[in-house]
Amino acid sequence: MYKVALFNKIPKESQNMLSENKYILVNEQISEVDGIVMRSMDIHDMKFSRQLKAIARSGAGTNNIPVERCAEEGIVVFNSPGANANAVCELTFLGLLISSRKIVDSINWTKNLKQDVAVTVEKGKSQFVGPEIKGKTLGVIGLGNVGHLVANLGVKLGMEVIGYDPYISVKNALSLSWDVQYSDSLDELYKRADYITIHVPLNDETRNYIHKDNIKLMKDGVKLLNFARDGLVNDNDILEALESGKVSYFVSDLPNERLVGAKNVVCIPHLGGSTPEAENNCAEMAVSQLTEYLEHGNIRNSVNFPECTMDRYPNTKRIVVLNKNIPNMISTLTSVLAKYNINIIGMVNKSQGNFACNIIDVNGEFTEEQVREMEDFPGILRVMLIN
Ligand SMILES: NC(=O)c1ccc[n+]([C@@H]2O[C@H](COP(=O)([O-])OP(=O)(O)OC[C@H]3O[C@@H](n4cnc5c(N)ncnc54)[C@H](O)[C@@H]3O)[C@@H](O)[C@H]2O)c1
Ligand SMILES: O=C(O)CC[C@@H](O)C(=O)O
Repeated sequence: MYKVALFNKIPKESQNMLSENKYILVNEQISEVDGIVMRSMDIHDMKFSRQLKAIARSGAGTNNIPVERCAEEGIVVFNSPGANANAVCELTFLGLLISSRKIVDSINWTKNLKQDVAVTVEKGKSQFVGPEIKGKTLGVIGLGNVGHLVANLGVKLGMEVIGYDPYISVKNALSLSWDVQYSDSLDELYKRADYITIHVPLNDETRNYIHKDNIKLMKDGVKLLNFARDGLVNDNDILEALESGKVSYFVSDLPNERLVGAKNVVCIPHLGGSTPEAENNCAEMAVSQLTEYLEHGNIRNSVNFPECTMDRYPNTKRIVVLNKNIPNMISTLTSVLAKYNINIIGMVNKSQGNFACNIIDVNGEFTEEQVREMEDFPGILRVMLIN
């Protein structure tokens, strides 16, 4: 039996994928669990037990998880790339229209009308006039699963779209409309865009991505959207730019104390991925990746270990080894197997950055004691035996 902890709200349909005869589900418990399925809860300060083998993030961003520490502890972290991208794309366009047509202010104004509503509406509506988005220029920073959909939809809605992403994947580049102007100059994007939307992960490279120096380059009255992460846009600098009118509107799906209630800021309570479709897609993907790893050792969509899968050879035991990407690891593994006269039937080794994974199908009696012996070698992070 595997014990899996659920953090945050995970849809029942996905919980049901964890069959009762193989899985025990517990809520927000960290001790002695084999896996965790979670969403946005911050677990940086948590201590993990040696039993924890994998964390599956139902969603895209993993900045709430200590991904590097997990790798060092032999814990595979998965995410659900693309599974909520359409939901975020749709809400981003709502944000775009909100920023253009003063929708939120106008709704709030209308809510307070008590009498002569039709007359007052016609008299007062001119204060909420705002431009159409057709024909305007949209700058999209980050052309990943969300960003490339946003760029393509902008084109469909008649916008000129400039996209910037120095690390764009081949898959997303191929899915990008020919009409999206791909730029390798952020400055050009800042100078030309009437609307700028950011869709990059939060990490040490991207923190404070938008700050006073690049805001200076933007058009006067530019509208800015953040449906990615708090921390990408420098709070002080954006609030100053809103005050001066340099930025006319800021729509954020990631509110914080500084932004809530600030002038010309519209905050949405992190609803980008909050549709039943996206929640189900993400949780289904997270759960199936977790079970595939715990039961078969296959790694798909991990953010700290390489993609590593192998079809199971019949009548074998499977050994899964996570190790540092350093010399002599394979010879170490095979020497332990040779010592116990274990025959390798199939093997795959993949590395990425500082970490690597091996899947080895063997015949012969490989035991938990021998697993521990393998695990004791420097550089070996975890060994899992799957019968
Ligand atoms: N509001 C929400 O509910 C919600 C939902 C999904 C994702 N997100 C956030 O949005 C981010 C993007 O989501 P996604 O699904 O498109 O992720 P993704 O990983 O598919 O795409 C991220 C893109 O950013 C690019 N990138 C990385 N560093 C960059 C840089 N310095 N400059 C420009 N581009 C850079 C990458 O090459 C990649 O193409 C996630 O990391 C997550 O934090 C928020
Ligand atoms: O879990 C959520 O509700 C939001 C997820 C979203 O921020 C993501 O990074 O995919």
